[in-house]
This record gives sequence, structure tokens and C-alpha cells, in this order.
Amino acid sequence: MCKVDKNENIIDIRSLSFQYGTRSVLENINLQVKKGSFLGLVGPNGSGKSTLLKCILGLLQPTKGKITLFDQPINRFNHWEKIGFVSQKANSFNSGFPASVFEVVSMGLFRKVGLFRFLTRQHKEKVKKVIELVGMTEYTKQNIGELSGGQQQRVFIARALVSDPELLILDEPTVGVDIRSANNFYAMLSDLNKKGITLLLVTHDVTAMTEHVNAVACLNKQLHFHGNTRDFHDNHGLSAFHGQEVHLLTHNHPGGE
Ligand SMILES: Nc1ncnc2c1ncn2[C@@H]1O[C@H](COP(=O)(O)OP(=O)(O)OP(=O)(O)O)[C@@H](O)[C@H]1O
Repeated sequence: MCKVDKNENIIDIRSLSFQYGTRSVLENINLQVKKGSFLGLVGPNGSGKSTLLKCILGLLQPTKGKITLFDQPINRFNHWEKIGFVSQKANSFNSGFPASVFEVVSMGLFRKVGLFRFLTRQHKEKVKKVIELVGMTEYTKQNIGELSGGQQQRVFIARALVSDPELLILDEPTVGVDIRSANNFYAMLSDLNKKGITLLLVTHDVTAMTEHVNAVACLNKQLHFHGNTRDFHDNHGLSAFHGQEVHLLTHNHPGGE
């Protein structure tokens, strides 16, 4: 059970800087993600978005500054089950991959039940419930590799949700997904958010994303904007990109798959 109040910062980043060797990638980042928010983190290629996520996930240690997760300094934080992560590269199964949607989602429980334990009836019900939550019930028995990129991403969201995370972090989940499917996908995320899950979404897809998130942060080595979507549309946000607006407002992703 979650005993945090609505104003609590689930993520609290203070004065964070990060360097790969001598190369500075993040400078003096201050960012708070409140419980119940749906934050879109945007920025051009190479602006440090994935690096920041890796710092939040404890995979990289900041050169300076501190990160607090659920009120605990990250180096003492040991409730990683509260955080679900869906990566950019999740949708890379080929059509022969021998696992059904049900099996892939069940894998999300292994952290809880152990790799070789049998799933109880309760576990199976939970798996079915999250598959339903992401709108994939009719595909439950289908092989994951036979699904579209957008459908696969829904399955990976279900896999992350099955262990009941309070925070879901998504790194470019709509890469390779067509605009209509991406919109449906964001609407689904918005529904999850209304059910109480805090979301941090990294994306290039500014146009579609801002219709669904309730806060936006713009990163380009430094944090240039952090606020609500209305202020963002008043152009304070996009002006942070110094002429890269056009690129950001299209659905082109030079690094896309
Ligand atoms: N392991 C690494 N070693 C050295 N430099 C790196 C490493 N990973 C990333 N970088 C550099 O750090 C910068 C930020 O990279 P990062 O992947 O965080 O950006 P990003 O905003 O996620 O980019 P994209 O939108 O293209 O995925 C880039 O210039 C990148 O080349």
C-alpha cells in the first residue's frame, strides 16, 4: 500500500550533473515528479534524456547532485518493485519468438514469485487483468512476435504493470508506431494515470504527447522548461530547442526503427 500524500515528490532531482568521462551531458538539473502526475520529458537527439533516466533508475551515478526516490536517497532506495520501466527497444521480437502474450506478461511476476515457481490462480488472474487493462485480451494466446509494434508495447506495459508499480517510466515507447496507434497508446497511458499510476514518458512525439500528459519537461543538457502543457504551448517550452522545433513537431525520428 502506498502511504504517500498527493504532494509528495516520487522523484526529486536536485542540482544533478552528469559527465561521460570529460564530456558534460547533463548540467544542474532540478526536476520533481509528483505522485499522480503524467510528465512528458522531451528533447532533441543526444540531449541527455536516456542518461537522465539511467540516473533515475540507478544505472548511472551522477557526477554531482542528488536523487531521491519515494522519499529515500537513491543509494538507500530498495523498493525497485515500485518502479516499472519499459524501454525504447522493447518492441524488437521477430515473428518466430516462441512466447504468447500471457507468457510475456507473466515474466513480470518472476521478480515476485521466482523464476521456476508455478503461478498460482491469483497470479494468473492478475496477468489476465493487466492484459485487459492495456486492451489486449483478445490477443492473450497469440505469439508476441506476430503483433504490431504498438501492440507489443502494450504487452510490455502490461508486463511492467503486473507487479503493481507506483511509477511507470517509458523511454520512447512509440518509436516505430504509426500516429493513430500512438494516439491510442497515449490515451491508454492517460487512463492508467487516472487509475493512480505516476508516469514519466520520454518521447520525441511532442504533438501527440502533449494532448495526454499533464506536465512537460524540456531537456537539452539543461532543463529549459518544466511546467504544464498550456504554458508549454504558449511556446515557452519549444523555444528551449533553439530552432529545432520543426524537427520536434514532425513524427520523424532519425534514430527510429
Ligand atoms: N555510454 C556513453 N558513453 C559516452 N557518451 C555517451 C554514452 N551514452 C550516451 N552518450 C552521449 O551522451 C549524450 C546524451 O545521450 P542520451 O542517449 O542520453 O541522449 P538522448 O536524449 O536519450 O538521445 P536520443 O533522443 O537520440 O535517444 C549524447 O551525445 C551521446 O552521444
